[in-house]
Amino acid sequence: MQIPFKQYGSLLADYLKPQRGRVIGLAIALLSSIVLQIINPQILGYFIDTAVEGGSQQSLLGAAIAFTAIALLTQVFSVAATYLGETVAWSATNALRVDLAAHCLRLDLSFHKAHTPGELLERVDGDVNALSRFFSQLVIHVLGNGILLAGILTVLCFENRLAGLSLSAFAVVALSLLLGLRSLAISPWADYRQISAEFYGFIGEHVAGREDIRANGAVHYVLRRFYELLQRWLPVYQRARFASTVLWATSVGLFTIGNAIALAVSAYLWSQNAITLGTAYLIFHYTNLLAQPIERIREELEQLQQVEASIHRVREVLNVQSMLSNQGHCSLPMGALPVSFKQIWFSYETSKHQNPERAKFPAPQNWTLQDLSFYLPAGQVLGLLGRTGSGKSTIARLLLRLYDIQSGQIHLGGGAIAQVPLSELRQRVGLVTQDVQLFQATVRDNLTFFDPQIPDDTILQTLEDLGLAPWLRSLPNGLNTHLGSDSSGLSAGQAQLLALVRVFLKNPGLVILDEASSRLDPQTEALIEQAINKLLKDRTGIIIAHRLQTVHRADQILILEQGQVLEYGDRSTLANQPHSRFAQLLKTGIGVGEGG
Ligand SMILES: Nc1ncnc2c1ncn2[C@@H]1O[C@H](COP(=O)(O)OP(=O)(O)OP(=O)(O)O)[C@@H](O)[C@H]1O
Repeated sequence: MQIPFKQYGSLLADYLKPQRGRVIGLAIALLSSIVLQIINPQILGYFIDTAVEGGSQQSLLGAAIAFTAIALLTQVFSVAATYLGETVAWSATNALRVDLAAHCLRLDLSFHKAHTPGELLERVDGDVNALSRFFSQLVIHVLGNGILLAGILTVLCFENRLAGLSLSAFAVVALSLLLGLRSLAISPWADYRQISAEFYGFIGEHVAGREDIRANGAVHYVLRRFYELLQRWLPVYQRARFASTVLWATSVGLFTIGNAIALAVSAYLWSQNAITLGTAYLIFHYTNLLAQPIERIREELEQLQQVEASIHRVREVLNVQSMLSNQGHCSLPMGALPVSFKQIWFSYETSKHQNPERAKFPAPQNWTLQDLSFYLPAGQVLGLLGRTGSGKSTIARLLLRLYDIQSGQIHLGGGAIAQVPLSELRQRVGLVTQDVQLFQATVRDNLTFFDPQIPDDTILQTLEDLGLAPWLRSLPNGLNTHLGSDSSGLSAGQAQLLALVRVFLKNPGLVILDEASSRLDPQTEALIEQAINKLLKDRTGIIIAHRLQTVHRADQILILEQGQVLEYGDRSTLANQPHSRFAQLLKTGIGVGEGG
């Protein structure tokens, strides 16, 4: 996988530009510490030569003080570089993480269907984490260590040409060998990251479904798959570590050879009286110092391989475009919104046909809604009935534009739904599903969806209007009651109540209620009934009914079967037609989901 150079540049520019000052500070701190690392051995060399020649104590003391001061200053610059590097890395990765999370949230549901939550977690967190070094250090370290390497070799050439040339040759050979071997570790580490993504995907998916797993006795099956994954993971990790160890051992071996060359050259030159003892020390010291930039350059370039894979995956996600266009600029009228479905064809599956026009049309058996039409005037209520899987919830998803249709026209408030900006649409259409999503937060935040603009008075008034004030008083800390991860003891009915208040606070023009099929206690059920009546007043409503008694408030009835209209009409007219399906359902009193 080769990423064009431009992509690295644009990523760095996007995320480092806002912290220009810090990046410049980081570069200064790193370069200063490099220069000081080259200067300090010179002082030590001078100290040795002065001591051997029996120089004055004052010179020796001066050299010792200068050496200590420079060593201290080097540490100060190192600390500053580490601090700035970490700050730059965290700020840049956090900004990227936010962008990535916001992008994923904007994508349509088909994207989320294709990627497990754990996999997305690994993208948004794992891959972005891997990029932190890239932002803070990679470029500066490669450049900085390149300069350090060139500096050391230049100083060595000045000290003694033979030593300089032989160690330059050594540096070239060592660097090429280490860079050549670098590819050894690339593929094992790519395998490692792949299996780690799979592992977190597996964990995320199964933690979310833990209740079902336990209830259905699938714990052993899940644990077996868990162990299987771990069993696959270990050898992959061992291979990757082994490759890295081979690289490490090679570099240790190489630097031992480097030291041997330095010692041999120094010994030879000293025996020829060509250098002083101080210079011999300098050659040895600089050779040792060579190890650091060579190692760092190798490490950074190895890191670049992992970074490359992470950038590639992050880009892949960022390049996914939502299938839902959000170009519309038409506003919805205030008040209750009329709804019209005209010859709607919809499928969750889009075929992989090469021709984009034909790709829109899946195989006939895959249509979820087929040629569906109905018109619901503003302020009226539609009761939606049908067997499980007949397409009722799909209608709700289409009205919120979680998916787009393949053919037909959906109008809301008199205009095409696709022309309404998504944020406005989702503000004006309220949906209460059976599966109420609650957050680990206070009741207030759960009701307002963390919108601090909604004052407590409005919330309390809404609860009062809906007849829920006594319910609120029954909570230990009222609006400040904290709900835990498992909704902290809220019953299904109470969760439904919360969801109704949430929708009420949005003041939508269309309310869609996916009725809870679970049995509620009579008291909660009465509260919910009362809340629903208030919620539907002066609003258009669609009730996905699982029990026949709930459709008594509907003006129209639509019975779906396999995505097609089985029966549609005015509720009282249908109820009075003895042969209508609705009248038969009323007569037998069989639940909609069971009877059909
Ligand atoms: N995200 C999805 N991807 C693919 N197919 C889906 C998806 N959601 C639903 N379906 C399929 O579409 C069909 C209609 O589903 P839908 O949820 O609309 O039914 P429903 O009438 O609301 O059922 P229920 O009463 O059980 O909620 C079903 O066959 C279902 O398997």
